[in-house]
Amino acid sequence: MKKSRGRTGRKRRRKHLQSFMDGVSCSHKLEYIKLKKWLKDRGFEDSNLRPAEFWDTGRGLMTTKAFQAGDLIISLPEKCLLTTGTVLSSCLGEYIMKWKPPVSPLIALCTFLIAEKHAGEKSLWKPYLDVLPKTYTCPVCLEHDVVSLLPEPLRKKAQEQRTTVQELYMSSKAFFSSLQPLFAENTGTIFNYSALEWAWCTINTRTIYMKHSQRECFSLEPDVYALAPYLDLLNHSPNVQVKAAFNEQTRSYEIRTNSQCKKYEEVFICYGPHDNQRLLLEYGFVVMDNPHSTVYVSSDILLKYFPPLDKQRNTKLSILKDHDFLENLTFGWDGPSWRLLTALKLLSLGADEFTCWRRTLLGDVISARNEQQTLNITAKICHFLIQETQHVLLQISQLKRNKENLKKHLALVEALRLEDLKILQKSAEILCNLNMAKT
Ligand SMILES: C[S@@+](CC[C@H](N)C(=O)[O-])C[C@H]1O[C@@H](n2cnc3c(N)ncnc32)[C@H](O)[C@@H]1O
Repeated sequence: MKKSRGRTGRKRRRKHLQSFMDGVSCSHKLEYIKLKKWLKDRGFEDSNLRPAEFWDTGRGLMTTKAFQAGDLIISLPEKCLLTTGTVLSSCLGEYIMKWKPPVSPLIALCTFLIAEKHAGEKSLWKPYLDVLPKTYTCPVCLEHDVVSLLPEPLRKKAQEQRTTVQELYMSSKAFFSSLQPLFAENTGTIFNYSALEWAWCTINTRTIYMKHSQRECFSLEPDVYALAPYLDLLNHSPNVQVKAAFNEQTRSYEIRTNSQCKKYEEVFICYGPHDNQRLLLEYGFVVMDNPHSTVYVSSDILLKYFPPLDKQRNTKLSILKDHDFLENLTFGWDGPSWRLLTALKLLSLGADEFTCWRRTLLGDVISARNEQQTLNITAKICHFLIQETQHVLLQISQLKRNKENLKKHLALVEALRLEDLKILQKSAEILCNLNMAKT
C-alpha cells in the first residue's frame, strides 16, 4: 500500500507519536468514578482534569482543555479537605483533647488515616483512601543497602528520616493504646510501625500547606497540613509556576497556573525550587534535567586535596566553619558554585597570602597562583566525584541484576546518580575550558 505522505499522513503520524507522549486516562476505573462522585457530593465541580498514567511521571492529571497563564486549574471546596479539624470532629477528637502531653497535628492526622483505613467499608473517606498509594519510595522506606548508595548529605538525612519516624512511633505508642475503647482489635496491631510509616509518607508527600490557628489540644508544632483529595494527583515540574492558596471568599483551595498547558497534556504544579536530593528526601522521586539539581561536596572530600602539613590548615578550617562555608558547597549545571570556589580559594592561600582571608571570602582575586591552584583542585575534586559516581552506578547495575525486590528503589537512586554524573561531566567541561582560557 502506498504510504500517505500528505496532510492526512502527517496528521496520523503526529497522532501516533502523541499517543506515546500523552498519558493513558484512567478516569473510567471504578475507584476514580467513586472518588469523583464523593467529591461531587462535597461540592466539587467537575473540572477539565482526568486522572491518567504517564510513561515518565506515573499517575497524574491530564487536561481536556488547553490552559493559558492565569487560568484556574482546580478549585477544591473546604468540605473535601482533610485537616486536623476533620480529625477533631471524628470519634478520635475526645481522645486527642484529653491526652497529655498533647499530640502533634502530624500524629493526629497519621492516627486518623490509619484508623480510617482500618475502618474499611465503614469509612466516610474510603473513596479517597482507595486511591492513595499503597507504598512509598521516601528514604524511610528504603533498605539499608539502598540508602548506602545515596550521595552525601542525602545519605545522612535519609538515616535521620528513619530515626524521626521510629521515634515518632515509639513516642506515640501510649497514645495509640489510649484509643483501645474505639476498636475491637488490639490497637498494637492496628497502629503498628508499618501503618505509621505509610501514614507519615502519605502526609509528607501529599499535603498542601494550609495554616490553621494553634489549638490547645495539640503540641506547639505548626498546624499547616491539609490533605486535598484529587488535587493531590498533580505531579511536580520544576519548569512551571503556579499560585496556590485557600480562597476565603469561595472557601476553596485554588490553584492557578502561570504557564501554558496543551490539551491532553499532563498538568503540573511546582512543589518548590527543589534539587533532586530534596525531592527524593521529601517526596521519593527525582526529575531528570532538573535545573535546580546540584552535587554536594562534603568537607571530607574538600580536605582530601589539601596538604595536611599546611600550618594554617586548622585556622582556615575554623574560618570556613565560622563563616558557614563548609556546607552547601556544590557543582551545578553551570559548574562549581561560587561558595565552593571561595572555600577552595581560602584553603589555597599561601602562607604569605593568609592575611587576605577576609578579602577571599568577599570574592576578591588574591593572586594568579591562588586562582590557578583553586581551579586545579576544583577539577581534581570534580574528577574524583565522577569516578565515585561511576563506581556507584556500576554497583547499582550489579545489584539490580541480583536483587529483583529492590529494583524500583535501585532505579530511583540510579536516576539520581545519573543526573549527578551529567552535572559533574558538564562541570568538568567548564573547568577544562576555564583552564584553557587561562593558559
Ligand atoms: C502529590 S503526589 C502526586 C500524585 C502521585 N503521582 C500519585 O499517583 O498519587 C506526589 C507524589 O507523586 C510523585 N511525583 C510527583 N511529581 C513527579 C514527577 N515529576 N515524576 C515522578 N513522580 C512524581 C512522587 O511519588 C510524589 O511523592
